[in-house]
Amino acid sequence: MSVLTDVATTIHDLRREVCVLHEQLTRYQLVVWTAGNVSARVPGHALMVIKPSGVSYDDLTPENMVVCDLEGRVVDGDLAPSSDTQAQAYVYREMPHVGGVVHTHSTYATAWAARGEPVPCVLTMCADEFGGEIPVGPFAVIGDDSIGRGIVETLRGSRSPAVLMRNHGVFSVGPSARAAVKAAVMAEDVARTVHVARQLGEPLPIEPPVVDALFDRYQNVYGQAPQQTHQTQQEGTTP
Ligand SMILES: O=C(CO)[C@@H](O)[C@@H](O)COP(=O)(O)O
Repeated sequence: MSVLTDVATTIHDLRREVCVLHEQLTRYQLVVWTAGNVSARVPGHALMVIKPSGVSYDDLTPENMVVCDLEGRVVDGDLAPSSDTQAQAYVYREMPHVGGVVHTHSTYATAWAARGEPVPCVLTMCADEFGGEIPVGPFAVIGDDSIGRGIVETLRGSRSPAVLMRNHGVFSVGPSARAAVKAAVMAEDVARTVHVARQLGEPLPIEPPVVDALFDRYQNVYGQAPQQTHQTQQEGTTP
């Protein structure tokens, strides 16, 4: 298979994957109207596949996904790419292990972002998926790579695959677009549960060594196969 045929096949498959993954954002009620997006890196190429801006999730198709280079320029597609293309392209440029990025304004996680408060690690599921608190990134205005810079600066110092961008919403990453969607789903669930707990009293912390053990088990033992995750990819370690 020629390189051109190979990348064409990869892009065809990613168009379908990215399109279908948007159904998870509505399924788990992480978005309203068109206020969220999913992208995937084209492995081995300075390219990404991302949702078209402002298009209803019901109208998304593999064919209307937009292919951009990692400067955010459209390479293939008839529609304008997501508003977050620059931000996500920056993440792909600066974090080579990231294969997928998701953005939502999911209610509970965004409420923590509005307060600029990280979600504390007081649940085993938070330790499992985030390896500690869900951190807050700086306030940044959409349109250039400011948001991307804030995402990278924050995630580089954390095991978390999700960041709460202050006054804005959730950005999550993963070795694949599906993993990034999972992180967004889990971030909202943890944010909601901790919010509820705090209405009834002060949640109890989990000791750091226990957080480490829970994170290691979940990332390397849970499920059916060792997982390449945001953390293991950052460390270049393999389970
Ligand atoms: O957060 C924002 C705007 O503040 C955008 O990411 C959101 O509305 C989704 O925009 P797109 O439809 O992906 O361009």
